[in-house]
Amino acid sequence: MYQKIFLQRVICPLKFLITLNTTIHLKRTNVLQGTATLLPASKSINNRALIINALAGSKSEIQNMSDANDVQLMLRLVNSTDEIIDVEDAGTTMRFLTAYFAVTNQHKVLTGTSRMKERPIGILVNALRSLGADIEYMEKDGYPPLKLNGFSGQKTDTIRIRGDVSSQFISALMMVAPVLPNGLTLELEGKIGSRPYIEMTASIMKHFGASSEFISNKVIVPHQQYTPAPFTVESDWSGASYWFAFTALAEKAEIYLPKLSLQSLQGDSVIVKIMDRLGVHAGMENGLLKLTKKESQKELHWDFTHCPDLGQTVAVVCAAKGIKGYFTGLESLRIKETDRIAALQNELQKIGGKLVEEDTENWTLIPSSHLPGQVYFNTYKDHRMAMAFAPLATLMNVEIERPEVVKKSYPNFWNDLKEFGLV
Ligand SMILES: O=C(O)C1=C[C@@H](OP(=O)(O)O)[C@@H](O)[C@H](O)C1
Ligand SMILES: C=C(OP(=O)(O)O)C(=O)O
Repeated sequence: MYQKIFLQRVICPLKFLITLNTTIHLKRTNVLQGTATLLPASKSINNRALIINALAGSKSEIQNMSDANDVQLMLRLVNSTDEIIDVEDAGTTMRFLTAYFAVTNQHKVLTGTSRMKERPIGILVNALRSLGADIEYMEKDGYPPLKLNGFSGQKTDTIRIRGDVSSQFISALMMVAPVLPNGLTLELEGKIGSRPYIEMTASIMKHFGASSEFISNKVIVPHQQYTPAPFTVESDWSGASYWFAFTALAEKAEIYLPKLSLQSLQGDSVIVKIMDRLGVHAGMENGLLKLTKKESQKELHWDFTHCPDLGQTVAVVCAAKGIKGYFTGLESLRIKETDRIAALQNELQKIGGKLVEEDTENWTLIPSSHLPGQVYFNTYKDHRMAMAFAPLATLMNVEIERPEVVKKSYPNFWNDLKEFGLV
């Protein structure tokens, strides 16, 4: 299957490895029944567990590890003795490893893809510098690649940090805080985005014996020892969101998802509430999450501040289902794997939908009034563009550019689709 979809690596006489781009065709299928057996574990949870495990002496057994590239990178890089650390396009891996290597006094160069070099990291670097890390920008100030030249001892125990650019900076600092001799208090300034990810960090730290307090705008982490503990990673709710979208758009659906809990550490489990309004009923049955269809609303008002990774999934469902959307909290989408606002605007237009930026904080989603029979979607090197537009194959013939992008978080996405007859 993998062979068929991804145009393959060809070794040319000069021994260069060339990867050719290709597309995947999805067969229009409007009745879906089956189980997405290959839904991976959460990359967010997994990457936190790997960093904390490394800080606790790498003695814990982590069960149900994700096969996502972002996690496989973290697994390989966290204990790497190489000087050059290439995180590719993995944001959490970049931000968490920067704090980890800086505070553990490791001399490293951290780099990534061309897009990674456009994703800001200055707020984290400033915080680490004020803590005592020597960090240089190798190309552009505020962005990777970074050169880490060691840690000269803790200089402060309180840092003021903006909360509205990326919560990953806050999580990165929280996880290293227990090993700092004086612990660390973070005073969060301005709006706090992606808050459930900060809470997830605190909760996984707690699992490994490190307490913290998150009161109003302060995160307080005392100096303490992490203790090794077995840990099991739950399935990925962000990945599950695409199955909710398939259900919402199909004519008939009965889809089962494994290893998900409705009481999850993952903020993206809020997809249950959102999709309840867009026509999906979700309930547990024999340990699996079962998705079936129900009536949907005509409009959706939603604030994505705390679940930015669901923005694309929901926008596509609304556009295709004739549901008008009034959205806030999409600002951070501009600095993710691609500018997701621009990417959505381009691709939604192909099915007759529009994402209108009313002002800096408000977006209106104008749904399509007439869906085309066949569409080719571009993916902008963004796994979520590929996965968010795939559910349209319930309504039209879909072709998706560079399907291999899904490997970042859900490498077997197309294999799971095959089980439903879509590939
Ligand atoms: O901490 C995490 O695991 C993540 C936090 C979010 O990023 P921001 O905090 O930058 O919004 C989210 O978009 C990303 O996919 C994973
Ligand atoms: C934004 C994402 O990832 P990251 O920031 O970790 O690259 C994502 O998975 O949607």
